[in-house]
Amino acid sequence: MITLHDLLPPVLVHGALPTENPEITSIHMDSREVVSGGVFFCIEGYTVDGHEYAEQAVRNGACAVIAKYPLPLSVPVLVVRDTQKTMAIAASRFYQHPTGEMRLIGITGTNGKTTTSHLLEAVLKENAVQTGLIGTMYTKINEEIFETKNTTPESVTIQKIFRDMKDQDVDSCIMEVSSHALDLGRVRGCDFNTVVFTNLTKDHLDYHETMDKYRQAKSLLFSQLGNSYEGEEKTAVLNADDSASLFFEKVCPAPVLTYGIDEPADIRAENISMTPTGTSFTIVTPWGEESLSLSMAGKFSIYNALAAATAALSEGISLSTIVSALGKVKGVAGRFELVESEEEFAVIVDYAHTPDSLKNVLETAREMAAGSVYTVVGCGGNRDKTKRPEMAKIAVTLSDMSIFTADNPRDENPASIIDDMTIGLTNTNFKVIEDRREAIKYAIEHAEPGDLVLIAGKGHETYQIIKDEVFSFDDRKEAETAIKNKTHK
Ligand SMILES: CC(=O)N[C@H]1[C@@H](OP(=O)(O)OP(=O)(O)OC[C@H]2O[C@@H](n3ccc(=O)[nH]c3=O)[C@H](O)[C@@H]2O)O[C@H](CO)[C@@H](O)[C@@H]1O[C@H](C)C(=O)N[C@@H](C)C(=O)N[C@H](CCC(=O)O)C(=O)O
Ligand SMILES: Nc1ncnc2c1ncn2[C@@H]1O[C@H](COP(=O)(O)OP(=O)(O)OP(=O)(O)O)[C@@H](O)[C@H]1O
Repeated sequence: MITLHDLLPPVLVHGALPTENPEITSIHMDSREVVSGGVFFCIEGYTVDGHEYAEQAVRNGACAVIAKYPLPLSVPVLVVRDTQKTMAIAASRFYQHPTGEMRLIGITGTNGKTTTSHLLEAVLKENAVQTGLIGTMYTKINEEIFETKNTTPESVTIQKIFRDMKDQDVDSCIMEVSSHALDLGRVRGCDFNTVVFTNLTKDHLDYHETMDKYRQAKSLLFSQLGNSYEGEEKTAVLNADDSASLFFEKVCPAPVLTYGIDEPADIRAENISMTPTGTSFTIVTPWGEESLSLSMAGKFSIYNALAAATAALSEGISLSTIVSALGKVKGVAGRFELVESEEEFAVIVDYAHTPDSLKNVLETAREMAAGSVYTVVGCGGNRDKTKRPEMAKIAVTLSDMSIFTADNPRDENPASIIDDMTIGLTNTNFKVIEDRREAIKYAIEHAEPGDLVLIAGKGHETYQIIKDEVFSFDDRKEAETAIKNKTHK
């Protein structure tokens, strides 16, 4: 049982606490979901201001409201400086600080979060650890999967998920932590044990505006590692080959373990050999070394494996268990996923939707293909526009033929998104086919033995967002149909 007075540290509340001290039955940030006995937090959003819905929340049964300024309501109003960040602390208190009862591993970075999370999950499971996962693809409690709206959901949602995980005996939760979540304070109140950084490259500048601010947001995961309970082991896992790590190390009060290939690092990959279908290397650590074979191609897969291995080592797992588990992973859905076919050309579906990830994936695709590389790619609407020409330039430089198409255009016209991509492009090895189904069909129809078709951008997603509507669309199924209907000359 928790009461209003217990929900917030008094130091966060402006003025004296109200004399009323009702029992709290739930906490909410959406007035439409408030039920009797709930507390409503007014959040100033990007579309509307939650303060305008406080009356509705009270009509629905809110017993108190947390706001940035006094409101004339019939229930107590507690005024705080930042409602969203305060809500995260209140959510942790309401659910009785579940992350204090489990191991919490946070993974941040522009690319590789989902892949690294799944690799780490496989290692923990190999060691008989009961795991939970929160990320872009889904939330997973042991083997059960739930859909969530954001990569890192709002604090009221994640704290409830943590409590559910604890109730289902989860020992360790692996959570992808987006820069938006860090900036908006969604993960305040989370007691991280290990935090991992993959890499920092250009993305999300529609939100963060500059790379400095983007990096600053990411750094919050590392500075937050200081909010620990005494005696608990905490570690930051940093990529020695990415210069942003130096910045994170400076702000991180906990010990650091580094991994890398090019620069000196605590955990290193040496004797690397790469084939079109996988990689093998020696993993060298302060606790010994072992050979590791991965069924995942590309240098970026080695980085993800090193990040997962280093996090697992910091969680106390032995190197032999790590190597055995990673060796068994066949891949992650929509991440360099080969579409099954009897054809003599390869079709790969990949989630690459940033310039850096597209470059990495195309470099790997080039190594795999004996013949030409076809790339089907678009850029999302209502999102970072600065990456559009960069993505197109990378596609035409590293592919023999690029087909520019729609990728979740949202409110924008696909044709003008493609115009932004192709502006100033002097290469002529591209075609514009707005309809994504037709674009996939075109690439597969033209592919010959030895060629490779890369369908980039959507990976595991099974939808296309056009205006406000979400249509069912799965690159993998579209590719299978196009392969079936291909005319052989
Ligand atoms: C920029 C951003 O983070 N937006 C999030 C935000 O939406 P918003 O600011 O537009 O909210 P709003 O509609 O203005 O509402 C403000 C407040 O009024 C409340 N309200 C609203 C209407 C009403 O009738 N009653 C009411 O109480 C809302 O519940 C909310 O508390 O609050 C919503 C509710 O929690 C989030 O779902 C939404 O994420 C949107 C979907 C989003 O796209 N976010 C992206 C930018 C994001 O967070 N991405 C990252 C990383 C992704 C990646 O790495 O690729 C992520 O972690 O997902
Ligand atoms: N370590 C890496 N470095 C660069 N690119 C990578 C790396 N790992 C994966 N990629 C590429 O980025 C794509 C997205 O990978 P993944 O889903 O693991 O990243 P993410 O950080 O979870 O992405 P998002 O934040 O958009 O959900 C992959 O499909 C692949 O093309």
